[in-house]
Amino acid sequence: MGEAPAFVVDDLLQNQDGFGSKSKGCKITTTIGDKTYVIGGENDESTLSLEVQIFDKATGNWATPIVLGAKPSSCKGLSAVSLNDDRILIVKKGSTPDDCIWFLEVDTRFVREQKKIQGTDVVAWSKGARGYAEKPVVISGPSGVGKGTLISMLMKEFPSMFGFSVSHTTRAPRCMEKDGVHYHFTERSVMEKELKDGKFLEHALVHGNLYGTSIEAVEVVTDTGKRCILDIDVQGARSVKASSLEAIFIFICPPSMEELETRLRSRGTETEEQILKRLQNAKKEMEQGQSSGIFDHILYNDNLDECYESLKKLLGLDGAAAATQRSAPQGIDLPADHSVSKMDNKIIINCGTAELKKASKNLIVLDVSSLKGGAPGRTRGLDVYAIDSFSDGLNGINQPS
Ligand SMILES: Nc1ncnc2c1ncn2[C@@H]1O[C@H](COP(=O)(O)OP(=O)(O)OP(=O)(O)O)[C@@H](O)[C@H]1O
Ligand SMILES: Nc1nc2c(ncn2[C@@H]2O[C@H](COP(=O)(O)O)[C@@H](O)[C@H]2O)c(=O)[nH]1
Repeated sequence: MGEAPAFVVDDLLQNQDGFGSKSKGCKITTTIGDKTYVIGGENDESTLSLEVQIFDKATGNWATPIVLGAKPSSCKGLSAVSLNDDRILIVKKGSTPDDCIWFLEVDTRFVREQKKIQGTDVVAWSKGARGYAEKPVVISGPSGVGKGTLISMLMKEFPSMFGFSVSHTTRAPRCMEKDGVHYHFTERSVMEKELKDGKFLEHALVHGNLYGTSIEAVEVVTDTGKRCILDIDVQGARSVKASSLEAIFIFICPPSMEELETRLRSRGTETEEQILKRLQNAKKEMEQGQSSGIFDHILYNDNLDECYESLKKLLGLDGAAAATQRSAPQGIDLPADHSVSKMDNKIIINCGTAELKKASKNLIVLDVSSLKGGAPGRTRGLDVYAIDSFSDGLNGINQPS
């Protein structure tokens, strides 16, 4: 049980607005059921990130929950609106366009699962992002089959379309490999701590080393508007399949085990012992890849160019669409001074200054009816448009301009 913060609960509960929220400086409270969530820093921007405490009206106790996900940095002020009683939408005042909308999940599926695992109160942060992302592509297959070669070809031909999810690994770098480009090379103890902190989407022990995809590795690619490619083993693919990340799963097979061995040996990056271990593991991976039901597509990498053409075809890259340039989704430009209200699935941000009130399009509407994803990654699918409350009236809220 934690101590009551200086921001006294009675005061909070008496002064809540119609959305169950009340703010004071950089702190805001939102009540859902019996629980009041106190979110924010002590004073303005003096703290590094927004903290969370929970007051349970039924027991009269304060709790400091386990907070998962990257936390939003502190800010000048906050607004909050509860959505579906399972998450709280937070609008940060005076923040940059890519950092102003956050979600604190308090009872989503992910949070409920984590509460069971941790046996205590858990909440999870997820940053809001405009628009949708194309499904990430998970590519698996035995070591030496040519995954990396195919991915390099794709990234070279379509640099603005694809981005690589840079995994973490505890294995030593090969001579041409660069930290942060091919992998984030890391100490086992450091990676184990980060795993415990919930920073990874998936991880597995592969050929004797730890490998893992951090949540950030996928989200930073998607934030740029690119489609994320993951090169991970079958165990990792299984974990991603069970996660909230909707992806396309592709398994690459060699033409034969003999050819696989030839490729691994001719690559010349592994010791004899490692080659034997990788070949041994390849048998298991081939079985699982072909019969586990994880994979949407199986490709045979016999002739490299033919396999690459098949890969492009199944990713829809064999026609005019392939030429489409992607651009990063825009952020949301909010004035520092605003108030927030809610109407059905729409959050109305009233750009409150007298000057802005006079300007056209003085209301910003966040449509939250089609949100996707969420903790431990971003919450995507925010639709944002501006309307003029004077000429469009509230009817304009239902008609994006
Ligand atoms: N179709 C092919 N025919 C012949 N050689 C190939 C073919 N595809 C890839 N190779 C070669 O096989 C070797 C292994 O390929 P690559 O490194 O891409 O495998 P990988 O699946 O990424 O392996 P790992 O999982 O160990 O990272 C490389 O030397 C590559 O040039
Ligand atoms: N489960 C995960 N597997 C991963 C990840 N990154 C790479 N891998 C797989 O490991 C083997 C070996 O890779 P190598 O670079 O040492 O040859 C290969 O099958 C990769 O697909 C990861 O983040 N998670």
